[in-house]
Amino acid sequence: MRKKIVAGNWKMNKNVIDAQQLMIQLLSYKNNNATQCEVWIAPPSIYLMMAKDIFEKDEIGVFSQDMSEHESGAYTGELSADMLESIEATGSLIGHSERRQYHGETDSHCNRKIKLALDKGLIPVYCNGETLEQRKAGQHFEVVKNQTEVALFTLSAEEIKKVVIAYEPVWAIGTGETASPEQAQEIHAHIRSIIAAKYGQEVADEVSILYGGSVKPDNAKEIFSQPDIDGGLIGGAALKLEDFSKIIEGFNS
Ligand SMILES: O=C[C@H](O)COP(=O)(O)O
Repeated sequence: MRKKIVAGNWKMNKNVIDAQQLMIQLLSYKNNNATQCEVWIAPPSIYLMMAKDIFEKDEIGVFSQDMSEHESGAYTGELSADMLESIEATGSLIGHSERRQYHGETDSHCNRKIKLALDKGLIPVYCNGETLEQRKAGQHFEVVKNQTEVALFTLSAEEIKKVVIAYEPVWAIGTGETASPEQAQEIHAHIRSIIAAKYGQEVADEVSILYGGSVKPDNAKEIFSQPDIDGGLIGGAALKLEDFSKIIEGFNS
């Protein structure tokens, strides 16, 4: 059965004291509550080692927000799959829309990163989604199909089962504007059908597909109740335990 996941992307927020405090709060929350989903965080890379120390029994999955498409070498400022493996990180976000927007990342880059991550036993969380202009032009199904095919379709069936996809419509990220549960479900089902057409339904049913874009405590439960939505990639609301824990509890019956 595919995994249910709530993942918090901290983006470029928090100094070391605040980051440590939230990690300790999260550990205590996780130890005192029977969560119905896996809980992951993607803190800034400077705090990854600290996260691994605090979550020493892997209570919470630890992800980088990006990783290099190169194995090693003269790539100043980058983080390799090998480095992530060496600190026993759980995986990496790949292709987040902010990486695409500000750093020119494409699905071909994502494809290379995903392959490197899988080769090192890391879970790639591949992010995709259409812009507002593309949605308004009615191109969202086609855009997401192309993204999925370019980034993932060189993988084997065994490999794609290990990938987590995060559908994040760009117009819903940090804007307070959420895709309705029906709009999100429609695209999630579409992504799953694209995977099924190439790899078969059984493989497609193994792939967890998260929704991201202004998920908050008051809309999480309804979003997570959709059949093809397996959890969320949370930005702003992952920065405070009070909000993040309520989102996690969106999986409680
Ligand atoms: O990675 C997380 C997404 O970009 C969503 O961010 P948000 O929850 O602040 O809209």
